[in-house]
Amino acid sequence: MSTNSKPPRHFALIPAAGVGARMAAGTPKQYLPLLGKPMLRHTLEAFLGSELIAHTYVVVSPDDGYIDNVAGVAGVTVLRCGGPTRMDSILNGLREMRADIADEDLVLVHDAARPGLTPRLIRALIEGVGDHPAGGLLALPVVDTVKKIGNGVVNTVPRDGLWLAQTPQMFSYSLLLRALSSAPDANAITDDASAIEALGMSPKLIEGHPRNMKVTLPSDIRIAEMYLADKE
Ligand SMILES: Nc1ccn([C@@H]2O[C@H](COP(=O)(O)OP(=O)(O)OP(=O)(O)O)[C@@H](O)[C@H]2O)c(=O)n1
Ligand SMILES: C[C@](O)(CO)[C@H](O)COP(=O)(O)O
Repeated sequence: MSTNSKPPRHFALIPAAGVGARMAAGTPKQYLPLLGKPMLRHTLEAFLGSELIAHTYVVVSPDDGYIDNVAGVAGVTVLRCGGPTRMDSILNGLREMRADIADEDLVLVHDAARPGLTPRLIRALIEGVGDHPAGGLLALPVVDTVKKIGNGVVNTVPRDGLWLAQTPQMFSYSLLLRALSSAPDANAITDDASAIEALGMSPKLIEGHPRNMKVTLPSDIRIAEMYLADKE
């Protein structure tokens, strides 16, 4: 809840300081071309195309040699404070944003590696979460049968109520900073919502879309391009 008469603003924070080890492309995957345009550029354009987003911050590694050819546009600030893990990069970015953002403003953390995001999905998250104090995230319900692996199948995991987390994951600036700063082992958590849950809070799940997939493996490239060619 805003502490003043103005409604909270919405900011995007894009962690883009990974190396893309699973992609094994030689170039950090966020800079690989999709339909002739760097992956990160597609991601940035989703936020630049949303009138709900006040400003976008992108976190890159201090020695990133690619970003200047991708992000030099109004509405985007590059933060060269990437860390050894995704969580470190996000926490470093939040600390760099401190001077520009109010505690009650909302931060949408979104993977650079999810280029299929659209302004419609951004609006769905913002409107779906509303002023829920624990924030929320885009996600998709599991539609396949889930197996736990050991030496072969250990058991079938009941899939009712199982969802696959996507991003953006949206929380108030103060809550997200507190949650990540106090996470017992920030590097053991793989998404921001986990840190909020560790505080005993329950973020909302808002249905996303398969096009908002995370580009992780080489086989993901063509699928991502198919979705990008299919403008919503
Ligand atoms: N130290 C890190 C690690 C990851 N990321 C970002 O977090 C997002 C999701 O991470 P992931 O898909 O795992 O990317 P990578 O870590 O680059 O991939 P890999 O695990 O295969 O190396 C990506 O946009 C990535 O750039 C980051 O900002 N800082
Ligand atoms: C944050 C995330 O995209 C939610 O599914 C996912 O946890 C990122 O995992 P990664 O191993 O850092 O790609």
